[in-house]
Amino acid sequence: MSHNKTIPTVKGELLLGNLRQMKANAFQAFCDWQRSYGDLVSFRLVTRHFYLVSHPKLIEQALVKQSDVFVKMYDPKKPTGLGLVLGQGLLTSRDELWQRQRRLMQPVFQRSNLVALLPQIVSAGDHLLDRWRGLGNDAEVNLADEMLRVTLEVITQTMFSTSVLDKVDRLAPALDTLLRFSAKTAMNPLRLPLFVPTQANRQFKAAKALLDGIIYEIIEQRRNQAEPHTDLLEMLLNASDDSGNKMSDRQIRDEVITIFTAGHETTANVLTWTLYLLARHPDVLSRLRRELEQLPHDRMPTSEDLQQLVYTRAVLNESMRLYPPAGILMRKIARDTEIDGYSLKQGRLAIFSIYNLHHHPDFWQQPEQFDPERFLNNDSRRFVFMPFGTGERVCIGNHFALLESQVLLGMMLRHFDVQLLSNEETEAEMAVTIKPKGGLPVRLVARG
Ligand code: HEM
Repeated sequence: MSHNKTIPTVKGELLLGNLRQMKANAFQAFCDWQRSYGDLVSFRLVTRHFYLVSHPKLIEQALVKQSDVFVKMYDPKKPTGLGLVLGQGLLTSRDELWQRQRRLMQPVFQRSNLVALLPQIVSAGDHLLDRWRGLGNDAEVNLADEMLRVTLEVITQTMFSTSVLDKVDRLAPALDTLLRFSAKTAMNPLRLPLFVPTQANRQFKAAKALLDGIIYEIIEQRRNQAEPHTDLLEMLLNASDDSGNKMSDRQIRDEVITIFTAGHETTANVLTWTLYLLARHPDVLSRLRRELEQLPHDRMPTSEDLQQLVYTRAVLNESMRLYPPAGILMRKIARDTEIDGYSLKQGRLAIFSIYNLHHHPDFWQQPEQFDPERFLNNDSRRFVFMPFGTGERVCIGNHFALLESQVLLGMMLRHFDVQLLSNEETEAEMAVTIKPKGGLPVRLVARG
């Protein structure tokens, strides 16, 4: 093995390093740096050093072959970023705790188990369609907001059934405040610690107290109820490990918030981008509608019905290739190591760009073109296409997301035409997820 390959460093300012470029537009910066410097580059935010990785071979070597070296960077004793909000849920925990939780929760998220939640998904879809009909003919809406609304209802209904909708109305805005704060502070080493009473810190603490209060109240209520429910909360409360141990209230709180957070904005973005792309590609839309017409009109779709939707999956995949909802993954390097002959230093953070990978000209023909056909052959796309991540930390909710996206897409396309209000190409923005900058204004036209 050679240790002498040099990793290019992105040019920056003497003190701040690349902080200003990142703050201006992190998403754009990552794309530009790959193009200008290559598939492995190093950059610096003040005193903190990072690597940006955009090549399948490097990703496999790091996230699959050295998952013990490239670890989640959340420290429960000094929580930062998402860890501040999610505590030690599945997304942010590590080592034995994560392993135990993953084993405990895996069965809940199996495709066969999730089918039980289909009625809740369809009911949220029905509410959306009723709302759209209520807006009158040719209503103009921001599609990104509409998709957030419906996926929030799906995760709420599938998590808690309908028993606590009044409480959940307060939960969503509090969670939003927390996530914005965590995204802003995650990579900024100049952030003041939480005990400093800045306005942002005070708002964060108030929102967290509100959110925790609501969740603990819901858990307590449910523990005291005798009648069974078909929802994720019930499944989490009943989940037990090999020795029969169940989760504590604290762990349930962390997992509930984690699933809420990981499970709705991501799916909302997939649906928004997919409808955007379909509006710009009428030929794809017609073919997709023909396939979706096969879904039963008079009963709940079954898992087998959904398995048949080969073209729908190709469309969703191509949409997630162009606009991967989670544009990057981040890991801390636990000890000095090497990938493909490059030496990487302990303590630095590695950013794996799913976005760069999905647009890499070495692996995709005409990468900027929307072409679902490319997903209809059986080519291997391991480590080149990974909207749900890879390795042991791969998304646990991938079946949930696909089930939900297929059902909601089918319902919306059957009853409405979604027309874009602007012919301009919509710009993507990286917040916590990759979303359309400034939302997506559309006209909703009911179909006869
Ligand atoms: C299209 C929608 C979705 C996308 C693109 C997506 C993407 C991802 C990605 C990339 C990861 C890996 C993060 C990492 O390695 O650091 C992840 C993890 C995770 N996702 Fe998703 N996700 C989606 C939907 C969902 C849904 C619907 C749920 C739950 C209902 C969910 C729950 C989770 C959880 C709990 C993890 C952490 C898994 C672990 O570390 O063991 N996700 N997701």
